[in-house]
Amino acid sequence: MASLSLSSSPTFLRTRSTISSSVRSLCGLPISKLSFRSPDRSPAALGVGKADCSRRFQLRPTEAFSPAGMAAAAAAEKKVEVFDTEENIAVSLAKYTADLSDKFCKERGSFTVVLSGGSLINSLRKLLEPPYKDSIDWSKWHVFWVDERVVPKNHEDSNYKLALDLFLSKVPIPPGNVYAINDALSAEGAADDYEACLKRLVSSGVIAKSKASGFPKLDLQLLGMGPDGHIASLFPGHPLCKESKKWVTHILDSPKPPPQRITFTFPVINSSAYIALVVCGSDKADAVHRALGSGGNNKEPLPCQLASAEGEFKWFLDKAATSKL
Ligand SMILES: O=C1O[C@H](COP(=O)(O)O)[C@@H](O)[C@H](O)[C@H]1O
Repeated sequence: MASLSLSSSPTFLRTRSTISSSVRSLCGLPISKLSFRSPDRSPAALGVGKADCSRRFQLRPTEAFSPAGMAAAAAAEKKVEVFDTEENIAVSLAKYTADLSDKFCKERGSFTVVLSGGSLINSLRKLLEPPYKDSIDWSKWHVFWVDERVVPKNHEDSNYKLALDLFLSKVPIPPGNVYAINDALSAEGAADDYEACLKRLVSSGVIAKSKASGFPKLDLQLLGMGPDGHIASLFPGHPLCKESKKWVTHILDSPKPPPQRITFTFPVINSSAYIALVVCGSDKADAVHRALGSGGNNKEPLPCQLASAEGEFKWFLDKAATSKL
């Protein structure tokens, strides 16, 4: 098995994949020198829980949440895994999530999981099947949203409703451990209320606190990415990408409808222990090319490029999403 670790570029992994023969290089390296690993890798093999932070960029606190600082940190410690199909992603994502659930339930007595909306939720479906459905300690899960549309909880646009219908209603997570927004409030009020909720849970020890940043350190954030490279409700070029103090903020002019949303800020996203960024489909190939290939030269980093994790940040890509690499 060829293997390569990079300090300032993503580590590329490939699983039963046939990356297009037209791909000559990824992050400037010949494809033959990239890391190829078997599809079914254990946390131990992944180094889960043993993140090598020494290879991360060291930034002074004032630099850490500037866009340049975030881009540098975000480039520092990335893994990229390419799968033939979204079905294979769903299988791998279930194992990745279940392994981290075991680890954090043992270590901390709880597992704090952040969901996004959109296509990510459907990619969690294998967690509802054996062996995971009966082996995961769902009673220790605490579920949050990285972003939410400010609509009633039973509205078709609600990220909560999507997760409830496809996932949460099918597993025995205690209802009190599912932290939906207060949909009776304005966008600003809902963001403040959600931030207050996170603060209470940090004080009570349910959510860990990052020693490095002082922001909450969620155990696993399961994120998606839009075709424009947005993650959460942090859109390219939007001033909210520069928010450095708030934990949760609101947006009234989201370029993707509905316009009113709340979102975690980058300091909260980037303080998490693990991030899985799941990206499928050819409509996302341009943003992937820009984030991971040569398409980003001399361009402002996309929100997906500003994201990082304190432990491990891993891209789960299907072949279609890498078609422009
Ligand atoms: O609006 C949103 O879009 C993104 C991406 O969604 P996808 O369907 O293209 O995967 C999602 O991650 C975010 O949570 C959501 O509010």
